[in-house]
Amino acid sequence: MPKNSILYIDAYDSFSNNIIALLRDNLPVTVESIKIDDSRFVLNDDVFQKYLNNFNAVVAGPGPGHPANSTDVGLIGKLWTLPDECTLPVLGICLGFQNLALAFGGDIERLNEPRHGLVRHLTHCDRDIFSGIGELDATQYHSLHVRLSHDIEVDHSTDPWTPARKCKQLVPLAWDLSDLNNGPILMAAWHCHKPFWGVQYHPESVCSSGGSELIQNWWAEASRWNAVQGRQCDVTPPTVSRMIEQVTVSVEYRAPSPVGWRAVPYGGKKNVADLVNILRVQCERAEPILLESGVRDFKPVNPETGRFSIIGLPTKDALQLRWSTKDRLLTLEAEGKVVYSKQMPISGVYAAVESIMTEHKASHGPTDVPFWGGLVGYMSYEAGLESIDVPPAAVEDARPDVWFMLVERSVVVDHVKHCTYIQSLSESDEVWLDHVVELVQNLNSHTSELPSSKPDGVIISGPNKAEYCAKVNACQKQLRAGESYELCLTDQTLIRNSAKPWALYQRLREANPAPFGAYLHFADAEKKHELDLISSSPERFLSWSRGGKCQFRPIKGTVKKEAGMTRKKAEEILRSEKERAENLMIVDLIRHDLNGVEGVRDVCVPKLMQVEEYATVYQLVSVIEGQLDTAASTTAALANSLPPGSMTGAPKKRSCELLGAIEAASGPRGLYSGVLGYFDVGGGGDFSVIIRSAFKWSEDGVWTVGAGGAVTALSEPDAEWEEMLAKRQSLMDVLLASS
Ligand SMILES: C=C(O[C@@H]1C=C(C(=O)O)C=C[C@H]1O)C(=O)O
Ligand SMILES: NC(=O)CC[C@H](N)C(=O)O
Repeated sequence: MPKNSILYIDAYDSFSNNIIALLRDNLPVTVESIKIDDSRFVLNDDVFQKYLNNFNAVVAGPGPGHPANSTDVGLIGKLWTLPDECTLPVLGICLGFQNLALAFGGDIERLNEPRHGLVRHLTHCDRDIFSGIGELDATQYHSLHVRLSHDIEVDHSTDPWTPARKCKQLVPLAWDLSDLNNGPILMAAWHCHKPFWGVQYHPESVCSSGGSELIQNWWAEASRWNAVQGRQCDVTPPTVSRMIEQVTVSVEYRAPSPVGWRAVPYGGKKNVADLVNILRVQCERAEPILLESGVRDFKPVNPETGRFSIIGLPTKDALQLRWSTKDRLLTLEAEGKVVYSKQMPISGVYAAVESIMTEHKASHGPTDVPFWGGLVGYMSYEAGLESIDVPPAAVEDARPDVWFMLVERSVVVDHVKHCTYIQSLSESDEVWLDHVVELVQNLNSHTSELPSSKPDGVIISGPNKAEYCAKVNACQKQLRAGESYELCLTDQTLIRNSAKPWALYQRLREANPAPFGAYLHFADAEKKHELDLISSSPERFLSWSRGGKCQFRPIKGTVKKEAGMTRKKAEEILRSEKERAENLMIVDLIRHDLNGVEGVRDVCVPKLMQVEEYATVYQLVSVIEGQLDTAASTTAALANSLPPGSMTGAPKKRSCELLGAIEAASGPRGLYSGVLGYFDVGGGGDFSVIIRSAFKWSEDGVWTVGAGGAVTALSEPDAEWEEMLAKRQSLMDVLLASS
């Protein structure tokens, strides 16, 4: 157990946990993290100063906003003027660095062009915290910068490493001299009398080099200063508590049971939609749930994420779990009756899911198959907002923001090994299993005919170009002010179409086969809420194996397939700085989300920015993985990372607040931007991001199609508008189709 301890002060950034991981991985320390507005300290300097005595050093983190704004920096602002006996070594990163410079005479100015997710080669002094670092690539996430009125900022003639006349105490340590538009940008400095260092760039980013060396150099400098001062820390502080509260939900206990299953070959030209049609009668008046891996020419469109199609066959009596942001009521329904109902925060929902999954834990299912049975359903964007403490848009109805159904009987198709698995969690379900084996065996090859859909789709409302472009501009205004690094702007189109949802889904799967196709119809026992959803999402949000290996696959970067667009051209566009910057920000954000899960190990990025091809678009995809140990930590991984970073932008909390205001007129995003998938009774799970989808509440009878894209400082409003249209196209084709 290391005796050394570092305090990390978090300015609500979406990269903080990456910095904490960098510290833990490189130094013999424990790290305690507090927020800039920690209520124990904001109004109580004495208590804060005493608390600081617990630590060898402090890292003042990055964040949204302006370093001169006390609500943006909070406790960080107190570090520079502590009485001598309380002063301790500090490393300021980005916002923390800007606040340090401001405190000692530097000016803060806006960059001519914000630098978000851009990687630059820096010029450094090769001493102090940069000693021995060599070539240095640095990821930048900033709109503002420090100006010392240093001569180098005017012409390049003077020595860049001596302090400017105006700020004699701040010694430059690194510069970005690569930017013609912005001129030289100060990238690091230290205070020549106090133990304060700062860097403008993000050493913890996956694309920065030299992060470990920088942190080790800083620690050596900080330790030397502490030794010279004879400064000693008081005690080892307590570790941070877990995010999920323990909420006990009493559900009947059942011993773990073996899964009953059969395997039948799935050869020829069989079609999953036909399989659903013949299995529909097995659901006793409920609808089958389909999580489909799309195929083209009988091959999965993406075998990495889309190998299996899952048909859940719930009965109308199946256990349901619902929760709404409106009344915060967690409701469990079983056998058509409400068996539990209590108001609780979203953390209670995760606890209830954990408890249901523990109760239904099963074993001995087919090892290849990721789903043996379990909870299938969704969590809305607004349910995600609850976990980051952002108020959701006001709504009239308490519609379920979380809705899961327990699936005890299922049929799963393996599109790679051409095998169908028929599975049941109920004991002695042999007769049913054998019956379904027979049905599947008799399934004819490719008999499916697309049901005709009436040409009655009508757009009721939707975005218009001028307004959408104005919203892009509103986003960019915030980006230039340093309030956000990237904002995923979205809008909604409402369409009336009275065709059967299943018929519409069948068209969608033909038009846009996707690794996360989905069709579901959920209804509560009283039919107060009834929901249809059709999805052709290309994007995995989060999956975890039964062994606890988890994977995020954010998509960021989109090129529309149009006349003349080839994969090669798309790759060129997606290699551009703008597209890579968009993707990099989300990769770092997801690393942060995952690094924040207690007990996670080996967080890594095995794939960075690869191009994937879909029916209407090319996409840039990255993969972030890590190892989790217990069932509780897999649920925590989900709890920690909603709403999906690819649908918010970074930093997540501030970005969601800003988007809430910019998108206010469209109301809640609802299921769009949420996640859909399952918790498997064997211990695994898989959730997609709900995009390229449409959903409909029966009360309204109107389909909602959300679409949008990431806005950065480099975006052009017209191109953003076109991108949004491209993303909703496949749904528009289906919902407005005339046959
Ligand atoms: C916002 C959407 O998509 C998201 C935004 C993307 C982008 O900005 O390139 C790509 C995939 C999704 O994460 C959408 O499909 O509506
Ligand atoms: N990453 C950061 O800390 C950003 C700091 C500040 N908000 C800026 O945009 O310059």
